[in-house]
Amino acid sequence: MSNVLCTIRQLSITYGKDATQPAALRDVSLDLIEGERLAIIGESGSGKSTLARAIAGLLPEGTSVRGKIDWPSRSELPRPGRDIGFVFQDPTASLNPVLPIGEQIAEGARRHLGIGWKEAYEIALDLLHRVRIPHPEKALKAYPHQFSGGQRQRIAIAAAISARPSFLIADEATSALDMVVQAEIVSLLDELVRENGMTMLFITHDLALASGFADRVAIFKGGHLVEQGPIRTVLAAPQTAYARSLIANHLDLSSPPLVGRDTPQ
Ligand SMILES: Nc1ncnc2c1ncn2[C@@H]1O[C@H](COP(=O)(O)OP(=O)(O)OP(=O)(O)O)[C@@H](O)[C@H]1O
Repeated sequence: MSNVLCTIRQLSITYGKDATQPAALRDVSLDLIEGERLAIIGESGSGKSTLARAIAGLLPEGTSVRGKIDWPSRSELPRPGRDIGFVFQDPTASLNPVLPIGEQIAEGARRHLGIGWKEAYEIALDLLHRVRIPHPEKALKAYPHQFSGGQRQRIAIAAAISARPSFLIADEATSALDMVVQAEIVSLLDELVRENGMTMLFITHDLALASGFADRVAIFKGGHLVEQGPIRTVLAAPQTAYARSLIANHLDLSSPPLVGRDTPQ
């Protein structure tokens, strides 16, 4: 687990051309390691989604970008949708309300894997099983509104990985869900990422949620990367006052993480 997937160096990002606009990210340097689960933690507006958009090449036109993002093991930039899958906070925004969910999941596989609809629907069916949607055969033909919020997020996850991306970005993917469903979705993501050997960027404001799941953590504040390291090291011995306060305020270290780890150290 030591190949570097992506190197980010001195990355500064300002939206729009207005030089007086505060930077959304300032001088961020960070490596993403192949196969790892990296949690990006920070309060609202700290630059987490901006980092994800920059990595995925999805910043809006006119954004000023300084610094470098390199993919050392790739000959071309990863393609969003094909090489990078996304799961967002609100599954209703990523699912089309008037298309059956089977078609929506199959479409990613068909378009990006160069296969026909029949094979793509087989992938969709398999994914509906894997994300544990009840009666998957029937569910293929159902519409998003026929599912619960947690189920819709499972369907959005299936759609995000149907083209078999090697890198998955989950941006506040569980924030809109209640705690029990949050833990289920995190556990599902954990399972899928392990099974598919994906690298994952897990963006959240919830350190407790990330603590049982991520390998490493990067903590952002006001566009700065204030601390990064293996999650256990950061939790046990935070180096900055900000990380210490986050841990003190948001994480009761005496309680077990929401998702169990199989390899206690
Ligand atoms: N498209 C945009 N145009 C202008 N400013 C933006 C845009 N997107 C984000 N910003 C600004 O950039 C800063 C960082 O925003 P960003 O969405 O990256 O933070 P975040 O940590 O992901 O926040 P949240 O947890 O609320 O999603 C904020 O000040 C935000 O207002």
